Amino acid sequence: MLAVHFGGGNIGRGFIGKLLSDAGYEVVFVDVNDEIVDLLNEKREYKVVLAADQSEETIVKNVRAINSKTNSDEVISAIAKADLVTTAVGPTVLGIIANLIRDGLKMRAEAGSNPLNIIACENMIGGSSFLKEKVYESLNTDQAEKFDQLFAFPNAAVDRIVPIQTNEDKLMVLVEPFYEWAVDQSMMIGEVPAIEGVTFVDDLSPYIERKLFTVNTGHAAAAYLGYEAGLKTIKDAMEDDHVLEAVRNTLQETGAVLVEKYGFNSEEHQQYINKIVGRFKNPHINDDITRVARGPLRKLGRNDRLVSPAVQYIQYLEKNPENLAKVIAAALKYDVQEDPEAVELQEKIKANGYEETMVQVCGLSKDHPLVELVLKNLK
Ligand SMILES: NC(=O)c1ccc[n+]([C@@H]2O[C@H](COP(=O)([O-])OP(=O)(O)OC[C@H]3O[C@@H](n4cnc5c(N)ncnc54)[C@H](O)[C@@H]3O)[C@@H](O)[C@H]2O)c1
Ligand SMILES: O=P(O)(O)OC[C@@H](O)[C@@H](O)[C@H](O)[C@H](O)CO
Repeated sequence: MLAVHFGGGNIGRGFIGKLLSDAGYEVVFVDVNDEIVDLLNEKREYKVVLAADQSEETIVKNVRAINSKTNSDEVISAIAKADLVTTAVGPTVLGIIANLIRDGLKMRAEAGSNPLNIIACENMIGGSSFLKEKVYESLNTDQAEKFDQLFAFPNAAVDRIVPIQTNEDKLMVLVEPFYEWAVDQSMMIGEVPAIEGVTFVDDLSPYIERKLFTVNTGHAAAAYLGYEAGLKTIKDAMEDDHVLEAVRNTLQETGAVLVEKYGFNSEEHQQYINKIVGRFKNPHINDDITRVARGPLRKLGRNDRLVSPAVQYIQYLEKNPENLAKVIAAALKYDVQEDPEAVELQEKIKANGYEETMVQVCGLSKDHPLVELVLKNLK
């Protein structure tokens, strides 16, 4: 069995690649990072180490890599032969890899190969559906119909904290012990593959929203408020009483939306929150605030972890999400020169002010109550 995985980075090697290799797949990583591609082809294996009191080390075998900058033909043929295609490249890169995936699928369709699932494992709602849109953009109606018969893009939610790696062994990945990978099986084609550690569900919405609006909202709150407080890591942020309390308060707001919308049991949801706060405190993980806060334009988007739950809080609870508004205000002030989205955000604010920037970046109308609520925190 062959799995082609786009993105041999932290989550690609530390989570998706590991689970696929453990399930018996040969994993071919497609990446643009010369060093990682060359090392994977030289070693054909890498270490995954658990960040825990009793650190456990496993070797992921049966892996290789293709550099898509120089060997796009090889990527296309690999997709044509694959049993599964997955991605973990970041939402903004999905549009860039779409044409390569399209060409691989075209070759596969011409050869009359088996159906194929393509799963985007990114932190976004509807990641695979978005990738599908990008893949289909340049197809004519006949090609699109043929693709519909042969290929599916099931949405997924992935959860495992994998910080930026600073190990001497460049392929090794230090990961937290916890993981969750849920895939929408109602969107799949062909046989559902047996991959230990993957939960196949009939409706992904509760899973992805619970994950994004708890793990990622909480993480973003710790990162943006931690940055505002001059802190360096998520662990530092969790050790700051003021930030910790704000993270917990923010998760009470997203929790209220999730309980109301999906009927989760409130006590169980509180336990889920507590577990996540415990994960943020993991003393064996050194996770820089700049990684968790990266890409503020994306994170401030209408359907992402801050604005979406805030809008839904107003809709479902008919109250003001005071804590989410504080985090959105802190995100709007995130100003890190090494982060191109932060630079662009600050340029927009300088040119157009906070209100207009919120309209453009957060997709809110000027008279949306959230705009005024956030502005109150920016005075
Ligand atoms: N790290 C985590 O804790 C975590 C957890 C869950 C989900 N995610 C999601 O997984 C995705 C990847 O995150 P990450 O932390 O692994 O990032 P990362 O930067 O470590 O990995 C991304 C990889 O994609 C590669 N890449 C970039 N452009 C490419 C292209 N055009 N073609 C092929 N490869 C390309 C990069 O070289 C890199 O190796 C993101 O959507 C993120 O939100 C991350
Ligand atoms: O990857 P991002 O930039 O969408 O979000 C940063 C972190 O919150 C994220 O990577 C988490 O570590 C991860 O989602 C945990 O499952």
